[in-house]
Amino acid sequence: MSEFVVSPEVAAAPKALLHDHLDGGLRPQTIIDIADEIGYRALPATDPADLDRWFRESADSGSLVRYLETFAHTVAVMQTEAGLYRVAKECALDLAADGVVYAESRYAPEQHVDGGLTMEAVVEAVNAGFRDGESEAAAAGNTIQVRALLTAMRHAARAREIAELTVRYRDAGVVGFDIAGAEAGYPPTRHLDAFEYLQRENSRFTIHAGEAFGLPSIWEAIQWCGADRLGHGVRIVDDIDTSGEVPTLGRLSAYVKDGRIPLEMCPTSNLQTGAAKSYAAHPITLLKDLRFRVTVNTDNRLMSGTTQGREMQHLVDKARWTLADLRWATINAMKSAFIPYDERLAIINDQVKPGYAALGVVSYVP
Ligand SMILES: O=c1[nH]cnc2c1ncn2[C@@H]1O[C@H](CO)[C@@H](O)[C@H]1O
Ligand SMILES: [Zn+2]
Repeated sequence: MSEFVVSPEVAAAPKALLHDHLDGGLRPQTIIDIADEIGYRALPATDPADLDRWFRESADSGSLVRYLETFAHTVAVMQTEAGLYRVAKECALDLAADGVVYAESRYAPEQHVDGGLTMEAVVEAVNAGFRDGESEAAAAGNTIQVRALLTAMRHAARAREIAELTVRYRDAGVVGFDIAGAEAGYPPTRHLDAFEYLQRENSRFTIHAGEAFGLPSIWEAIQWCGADRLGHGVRIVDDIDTSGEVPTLGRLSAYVKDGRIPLEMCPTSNLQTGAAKSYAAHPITLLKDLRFRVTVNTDNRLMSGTTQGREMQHLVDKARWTLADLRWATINAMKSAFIPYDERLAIINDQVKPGYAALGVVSYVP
C-alpha cells in the first residue's frame, strides 16, 4: 500500500460504519488459509501481498460489474460454518482495531449455500463469529457492537425468502435487509414483494441505489420500495443544479434531504467503479455542505484497500473535511443505524461525543 497515513486524530476518533460487506473485507491470509483447507484451487495468487494487490487492481476497473466479479473468490471460501465464523470474527476484530464502535456488516446468505449449508446455518455461523469477535476485541480494550444486514442479490429471485430470514433473526443480531449486485437492468421494484413484506413486519431496509445507475433507481428505492436508507445514493447530485450561485434542489433531492434519508456513501469504492472521478470531486462534500444526512463508509475493505479511518482521512486530505465534519458524519451514521433509538443514543453519548471531546471537538461548526 502507498505511504498514505491516517493521522493520530482520525485513528483515535470513534467511528460508526453502516455499509461494509462481510464478503468484501476478508484478510488475504485468511482467504489463502481457508482455500487451502477446503481445496479451492482457483485463487489468482497464493502470496498474501500479491492476493491483496490482485483484489485492488481487479476492482479498479471503472465498472461495477467487473468490480463484483472479484467476489467469486471471497464467496468461495465462505461456504463452511468454520470459514464463515472465522471471517465474521476477524471482521469484528479488524473494525474494532480501526476504532469502529458500531458496525452493520452485510452479506448475502444465498451466496453461502454452495457447500450444503442452510441459510439459517449461514446466519448463525456469522452471528457466532461476530459475538466472539466482539468479546475478544473488548478484552483487548476495543468496544464494538456488530450487527448484521441480510442482502438479497438483485439479479436472483430469493429476496422474499431472505426478507423472511431477516425477520426470523431480528432479535438475534440481524437488524435489517438490503439488495445488492449489478444495478443496471435490475431495478429495486423487481423485489417489491420483499419490501412490502418487511414494511408489514415493521422491519428496516436499505437499498443499493444511485451507484451505477441514476435517479430512477433512487426514486424507485424510496417512492416504490420505501427504503429507510440508500446504499451509495451518490447520483442524487444529478437532481441538484449547481450552475448558479446557489445550488438548487429538484423534487427528489429535496425529498431525500428534507426527509433526512441517510446516504451510505463510499468514496473509494465509487472511484473504482467510475461512479465518481476523484476524492476532491466526490459529491459527498457537496452533499455534506448542503446538509444531506451523509455518512462515510468503506463498502469493501479488501477490494478497495481501505478502512474506515482511511476513508475519513482521504476526505480530510483531499476534500477539506475537518474533525468536526467527521464527528457530524459519525453522529449521522449513529442516528441512522437500525438498532433501537435508546441504544443509538447511548453510543452517541457514551462513545462518540466523549471520543471527539478528547480530540478537542465538541460541536459542529460548519
Ligand atoms: O458497491 C456495491 N454495489 C453493489 N453490490 C455490491 C457492492 N459491493 C458488494 N456488492 C455485492 O454484494 C454482495 C453481498 O455482500 C457481494 O457478494 C457483492 O456481489
Ligand atoms: Zn455496497
